[in-house]
Amino acid sequence: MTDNIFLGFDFSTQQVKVIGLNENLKVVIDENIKFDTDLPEFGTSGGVNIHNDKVGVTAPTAMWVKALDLLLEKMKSAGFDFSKVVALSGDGQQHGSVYWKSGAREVLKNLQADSSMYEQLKDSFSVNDSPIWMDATTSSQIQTLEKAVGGPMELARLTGSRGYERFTGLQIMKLYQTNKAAYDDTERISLVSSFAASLFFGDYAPIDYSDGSGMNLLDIRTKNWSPACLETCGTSLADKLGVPVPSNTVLGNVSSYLCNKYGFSGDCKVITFTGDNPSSLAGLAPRQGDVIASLGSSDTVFLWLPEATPGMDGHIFVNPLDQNTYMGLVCFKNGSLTRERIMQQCAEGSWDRFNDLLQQTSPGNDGNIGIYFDAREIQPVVMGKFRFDKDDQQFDNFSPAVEVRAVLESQFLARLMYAQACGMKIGPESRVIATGGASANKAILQVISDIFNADVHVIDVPNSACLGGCYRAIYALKPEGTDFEEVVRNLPKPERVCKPTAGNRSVYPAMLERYRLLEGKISTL
Ligand SMILES: Nc1ncnc2c1ncn2[C@@H]1O[C@H](COP(=O)(O)OP(=O)(O)O)[C@@H](O)[C@H]1O
Ligand SMILES: O=C(CO)[C@@H](O)[C@H](O)COP(=O)(O)O
Repeated sequence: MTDNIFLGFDFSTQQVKVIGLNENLKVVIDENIKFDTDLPEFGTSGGVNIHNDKVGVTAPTAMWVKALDLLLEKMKSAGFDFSKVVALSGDGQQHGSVYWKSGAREVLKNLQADSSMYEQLKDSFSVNDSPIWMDATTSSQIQTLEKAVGGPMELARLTGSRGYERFTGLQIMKLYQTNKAAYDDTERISLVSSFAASLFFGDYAPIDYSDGSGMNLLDIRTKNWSPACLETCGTSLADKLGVPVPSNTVLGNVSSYLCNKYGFSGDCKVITFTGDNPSSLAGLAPRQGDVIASLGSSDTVFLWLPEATPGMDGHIFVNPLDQNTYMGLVCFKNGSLTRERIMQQCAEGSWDRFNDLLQQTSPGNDGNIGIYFDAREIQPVVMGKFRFDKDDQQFDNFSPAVEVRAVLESQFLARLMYAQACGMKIGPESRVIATGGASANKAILQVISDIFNADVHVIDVPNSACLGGCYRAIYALKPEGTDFEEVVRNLPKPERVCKPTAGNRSVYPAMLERYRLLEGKISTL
């Protein structure tokens, strides 16, 4: 046994995190930098800047660079020995885009160890604020792209999703249409994932098939950019995007900058980064039939699919572990941040108090249903707060205890309803595996268990996206043909933390039908 270490980095919405594993898959380092509190000079809230129109959402690109500088410094101060790292990989929040300006590649390739990456790269972007997955400003571009390829269903068949406002191709089209000078001054467009990989590789890293599936640009069957989509979104776009690659591609050695500044070994390999949800799939190593509920800034529900069956709801991405299979995913914008807002307003800023309030009401909430879309939701495309009593009468306010249960019940009824609409089957053998920040809260997981009528499991490290980066780094160095299962075979199995409460089985099927009707009603208000 050697003391080799594998690192997984997660550039998610609210923070940059790292986990390091030794060859026994034991955690040897776990650190993070939170954008709002560790980098207050960028003025973010929840890691992002919401524009005055409430639908434009961006993050300062250079903030992500500075966060990585701080994280590496923090690891160094903790005495971390970078020379033991044999390979690293990671992920980024999906769909966000980075625009490197002409000449940036030379700067990236020639970073000097006597200064930080932030100081050297802060002026390297043709667009300083990256549009991210919460942005909802591209509805006209959706129409243009869907029309160009023969309609929404044809776009879904080709790229795995009909047009969605946050998808990168539409964001690129908007830049092309509204700021052609910046578009023309862009020599490379990265996803957050390939941008993060570039910082380690010291050169432009390619986009991987899995995260590339979240752009409305990649043909998910041929794994090449769709010429029709590229032509519609901008000029010379293939050159600006580079050639997409399999998610387990070994890019090469870590940059000489990182070797000189932090003592990484010159042989340390950088493995292609992917999206945070695909990376979580790798980190949880689910079995056939498992449904994953990721409760980070967004709530997502996803699973491994043997075949691509794109439809009008949800997304199909190429599987990051096996490019011949797929993953199905549905994403909700009003997840943790909406729960957190209600926790602040109703429960004095304490999750324990939030959980106490939850216990003061019963499943079904006496017929009260509250639907909270603080930000314009992805499905349905609605913004606002809607409260109904058992007779479907609308109210302006609920008591704190009713409000707490209402947000959880409506959120997870919606997760179930849309997951089922895009073909996810929850059977008696199904396990829900929960991950992300809110998976630490067992009271929330019990509501999921009751609504999904399935056992809920967790793994002992809530950050499955980072773990996925570590496992993918290990996997990429194995001989070709090795099964991913070999990497994760000896891991402890996810632990069951909740099972459906017997008496609640009759409550939620009826409530789901009422939720469906009320959601339809508010969509037409
Ligand atoms: N005990 C808890 N109960 C409910 N939610 C929690 C709890 N602890 C953290 N969270 C939520 O987790 C979210 C962050 O999750 P995380 O997976 O780290 O996000 P991201 O990866 O998007 O940056 C926070 O916004 C917070 O609301
Ligand atoms: O848009 C999506 C998935 O399609 C989001 O899930 C983002 O990938 C952000 O992830 P988190 O920061 O919430 O993990």
